[in-house]
Amino acid sequence: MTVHIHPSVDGGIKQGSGHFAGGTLVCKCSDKPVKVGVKGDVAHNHACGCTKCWKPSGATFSVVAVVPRENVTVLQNGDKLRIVDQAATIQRHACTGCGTHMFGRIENKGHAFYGLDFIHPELFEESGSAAPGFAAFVSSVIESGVKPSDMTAIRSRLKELGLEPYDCLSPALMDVLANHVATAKAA
Ligand SMILES: N[C@@H](CCC(=O)N[C@@H](CSCO)C(=O)NCC(=O)O)C(=O)O
Ligand SMILES: [Zn+2]
Ligand SMILES: [Zn+2]
Repeated sequence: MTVHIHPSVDGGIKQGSGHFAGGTLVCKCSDKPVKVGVKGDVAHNHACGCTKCWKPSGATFSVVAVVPRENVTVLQNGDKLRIVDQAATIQRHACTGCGTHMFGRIENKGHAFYGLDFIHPELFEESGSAAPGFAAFVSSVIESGVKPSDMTAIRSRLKELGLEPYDCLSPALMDVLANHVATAKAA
């Protein structure tokens, strides 16, 4: 079976330049595309198998990373953006023309990841942003219709690409979440 993860990684992971200064995210609309400016490089870039993150057509995983929210600015055609789910932890601002998620923002100030916006680096006009380093919510692809019997091949392919598969976030990020809870309890 041919395993397709995401078009930006299926041919192998392209490493970042290490000095990406930022760029412009552009949606898929041919007319009046939404443009979002991002200052600086992305962090914690990963493949995500969850049902909520935006995936390009045909992809099994999304590729999603974080940037400081103050580094994100809507540049053009922001009137086309709508929040997909107001109740979600990550409020994803999507283009109503093409469905592309342009950035996801956490508004809950008590959340461990408050201050970070989620973006899809493949939408950058520019190349060189930091490459994905792991795969998160891998088992969740079953919720999108992947057969459980395909999971061994999917996990093998992720490992072959150097994207260690986890069924939640990476250990480093899970530690951040757990420490946030512990700190809140101690306060
Ligand atoms: N099985 C669920 C998991 C959804 C989920 O918890 N997604 C994570 C990761 S998104 C980026 O890594 C999350 O933090 N979600 C919060 C939110 O989406 O608001 C599913 O697949 O739907
Ligand atoms: Zn669009
Ligand atoms: Zn996700």
